[in-house]
Amino acid sequence: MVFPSLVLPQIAASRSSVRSPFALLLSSSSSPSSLPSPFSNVLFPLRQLSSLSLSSSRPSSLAPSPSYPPSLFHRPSLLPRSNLQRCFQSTHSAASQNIRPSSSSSSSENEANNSTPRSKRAEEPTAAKTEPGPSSSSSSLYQRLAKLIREKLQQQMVKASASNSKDPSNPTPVPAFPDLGRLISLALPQRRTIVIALVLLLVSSSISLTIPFAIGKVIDFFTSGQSSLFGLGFGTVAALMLLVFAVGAGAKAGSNILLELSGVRVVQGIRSQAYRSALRQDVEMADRGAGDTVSRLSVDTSIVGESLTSDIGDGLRAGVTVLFAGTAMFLLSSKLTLLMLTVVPPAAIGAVFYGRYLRDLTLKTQDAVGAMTRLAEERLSPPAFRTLTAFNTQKAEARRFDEKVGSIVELQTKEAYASGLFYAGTGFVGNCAILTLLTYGGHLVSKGEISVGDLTSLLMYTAYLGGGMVSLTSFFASVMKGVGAGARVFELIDRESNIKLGEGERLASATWQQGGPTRLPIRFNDVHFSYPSRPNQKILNGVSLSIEPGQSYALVGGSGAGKSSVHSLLLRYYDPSSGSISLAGKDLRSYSPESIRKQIAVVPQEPILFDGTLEENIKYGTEGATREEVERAAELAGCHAFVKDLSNGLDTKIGSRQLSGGQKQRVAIARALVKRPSILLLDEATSALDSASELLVNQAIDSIIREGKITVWIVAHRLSTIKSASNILVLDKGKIVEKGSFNELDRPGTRFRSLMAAQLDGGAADPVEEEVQVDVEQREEAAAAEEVQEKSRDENIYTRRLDGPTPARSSSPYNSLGSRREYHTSSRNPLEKDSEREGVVPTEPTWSVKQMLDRRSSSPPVVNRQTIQRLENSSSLRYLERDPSQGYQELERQLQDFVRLIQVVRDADLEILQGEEEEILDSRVLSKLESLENRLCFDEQGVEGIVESGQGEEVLDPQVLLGVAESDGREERVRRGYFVVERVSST
Ligand SMILES: Nc1ncnc2c1ncn2[C@@H]1O[C@H](COP(=O)(O)OP(=O)(O)OP(=O)(O)O)[C@@H](O)[C@H]1O
Repeated sequence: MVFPSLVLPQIAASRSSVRSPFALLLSSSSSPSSLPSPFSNVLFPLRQLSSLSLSSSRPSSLAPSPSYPPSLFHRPSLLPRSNLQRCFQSTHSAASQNIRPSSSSSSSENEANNSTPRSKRAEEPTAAKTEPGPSSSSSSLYQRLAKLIREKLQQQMVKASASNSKDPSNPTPVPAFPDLGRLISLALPQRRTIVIALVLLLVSSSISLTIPFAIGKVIDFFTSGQSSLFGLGFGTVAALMLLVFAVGAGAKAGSNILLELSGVRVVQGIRSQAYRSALRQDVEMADRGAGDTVSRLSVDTSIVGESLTSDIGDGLRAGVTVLFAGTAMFLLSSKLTLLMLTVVPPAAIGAVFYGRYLRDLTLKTQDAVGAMTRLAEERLSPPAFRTLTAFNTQKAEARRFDEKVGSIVELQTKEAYASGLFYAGTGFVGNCAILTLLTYGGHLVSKGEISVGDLTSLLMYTAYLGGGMVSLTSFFASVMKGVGAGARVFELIDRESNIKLGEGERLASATWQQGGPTRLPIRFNDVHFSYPSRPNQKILNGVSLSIEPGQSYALVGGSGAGKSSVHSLLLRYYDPSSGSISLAGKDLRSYSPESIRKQIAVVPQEPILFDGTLEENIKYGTEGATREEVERAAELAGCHAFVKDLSNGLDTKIGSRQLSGGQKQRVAIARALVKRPSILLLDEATSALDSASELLVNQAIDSIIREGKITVWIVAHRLSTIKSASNILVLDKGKIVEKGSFNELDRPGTRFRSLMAAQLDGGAADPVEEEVQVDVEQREEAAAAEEVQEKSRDENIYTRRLDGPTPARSSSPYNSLGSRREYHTSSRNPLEKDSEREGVVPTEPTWSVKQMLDRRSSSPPVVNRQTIQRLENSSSLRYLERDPSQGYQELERQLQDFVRLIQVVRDADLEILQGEEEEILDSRVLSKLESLENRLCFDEQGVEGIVESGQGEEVLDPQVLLGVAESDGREERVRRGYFVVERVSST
């Protein structure tokens, strides 16, 4: 049976009737292969009903079944949309918290947290609306359906809320089942547009519903040989019909456009409300992962928006169609209408079983597609992709992916068979019914009880009715989806943060313009803390400490000891479980979180950069900073070394992954410095930096510390960073177990020393405390014995180093028991002669650069040969002494750095400073040359006496590298153990 194509756009078209290729792909398995039959449209709603009404713990059954019968009338948009959403949602959900936010999952899992009484309360008003009315059997059917759906939702909510309540770590407030009033209120800002759209929709629907009637009359006009139609000539009637159709098309276009636009605006409004709410939340929510929130912001908001606009339009259109078409059918021929309805029950039974089977298959397919997408997402993420490339696991990964794809194909094959058979069956039954209808209808026509035109109209209205019922079913499912998604969105919008922004007293702040940062003493008073997500794991177990303003502190402890957590508490990311933290004498909780955070700058372990320019990233959170301030902060943080290589300098666009770890850390440090905070928290801020950059950054930190204005609180593992702090706090087993200066703690038996030993040994496990405490005397004896051995070994090493390649040796400055090996230079050591002990610098070159580089020939070259040659021709390392507090490995590292610096100096043809003793004493001054423009900083450092290179003068005077120390009021020159380079005359 072929219907005039004129009918199609009027019925099948809808706002989203264009199927994207992806949508087609997704729904391809459910595309029927049987011939179109209008009859199947009549059956289809029943099939949907069956799939909906059959109870299942999987609420996705609420979504329209993805397999639509082949029909002239079916609305293709429904299928792909729902499938797409479900695929997307299942991916999202699984990626986040194993919540399945699929259409129905939004109703299920969101409501996952719902409490029964609230659900029931919410149910009442809606249930009243959906109570079957006595007048309309079809509406009663759908009302029952809606009720069933609602009951399913409630069951899911109760079930999920019960399971949720077992999880004490999830303190998310239980979302309310939103009342429809609140849901509708979201569309209120767009009410004018929506009302106009609905009026236009009614106009277009009414026009389209007159088409079968008009076509019937036209057929009668031609078959009966009448001379006029409705008292008018055919030409006039045709012209009028054309006009009416044009009006209908215009109204339809208008309603579609307006509904679409209002939908977009409603979604935008909800999204922005929900996003604002998400930003107001505490860190605890972010700890649970962004997946669920993102899913609410993206999927759920669009479902809600769609339900409130397009779906309501579709529902209205479908309701009018069913009512009008049903009435018209009975008016045209009640006998034929009843005959059509006799075929419905057997087909409905088949539909019930098919619907149930298909629903299960669809859910499994969704899961499988979700799993496949998750795998692809995970493996193709940049860090994962690098790992798989590095490990050459492409083939294994491809096989893993194929397995996932295979399981989808398996399910879709079953679905293909099932739908093929089902549609063949329903098509056959439908065609038989049509044959019967035509036979009986023809009989009635021959008897003159009904005209050919009326029979045609009746068949067309039948199709309309089928299409309308499909849409109505989808409409109710969509509304329920919208209600479920609404619950999730409202839950996000209504969520109250445990640490509320804007609540509390403002922490008074003196600005820097007024002479410096606010002085804010910090006190931790018996602070106990567990993360809300792991309440049974004690992180802090009675921490008491005092942080004085303007002082510097290093918080050290083993990995996972809770150092970062201490900073998190100070930033009020969380509140202590018990005890208190006070700032400037008042409980932290009495201040508004923003005002506390305004005073604190933090450099986290893993700095995050945002899409934007470097300057924007540095100014992030300090938008008022001037370009000069940004440049100064960048310089202090050592950013210049890499910024100068970028084509647009600070204006270069960077993404979150376009800088190296060390560069990111420097930008984060600059970001903290530009904020001009009262308290600077550095959490492993230099861990990703190379030694030269680390020196540079440490120097910046040192100068901040020396200024004594900002409180600097460092969390670090590296000794070099820890040493810059004047106070060290050792955190162990949730408590501060030691505090003091470096010199006070750097003694045998301290936890501090054992921690440093472990780290200098290259990450070996911390020696247990007991081990450290046990028999110190015995251990010191062992250490002394080892020291003697070490000394003689070192002497040999020194000798050998000067003559040839380096022998293998232990780089650890600690003995096996964790005590420091104290290195004492021997008289046999050519680097230390008796005269040197008295502060006299040796006059003979002792170690050439070439020797040193050759010695490390197995390492990647640090300078190119040409440079070495140049360097070698002009200089030799004259004297080298290790820093007693550091091991030989450190010495070698410094040496390497130094060579690199010299190279830079040479390559850049920089002017080499002779400088004041105090400045040049520290080899870190030299390291500046690497990153600073020629002469850039020298004036600011107050360095004088620049000596031009290449003029046969000493590059660095060995004398300059002596330190000046005060001893008994006398000024003494002491050797500080840095490098001396003597310029060998090149002239
Ligand atoms: N957001 C969180 N939720 C739950 N537990 C956490 C969270 N962050 C950290 N933890 C746990 O708290 C403990 C302390 O972590 P923290 O990051 O404070 O340690 P740390 O001393 O800074 O370690 P590291 O030196 O390795 O950075 C660890 O056991 C960690 O697993």
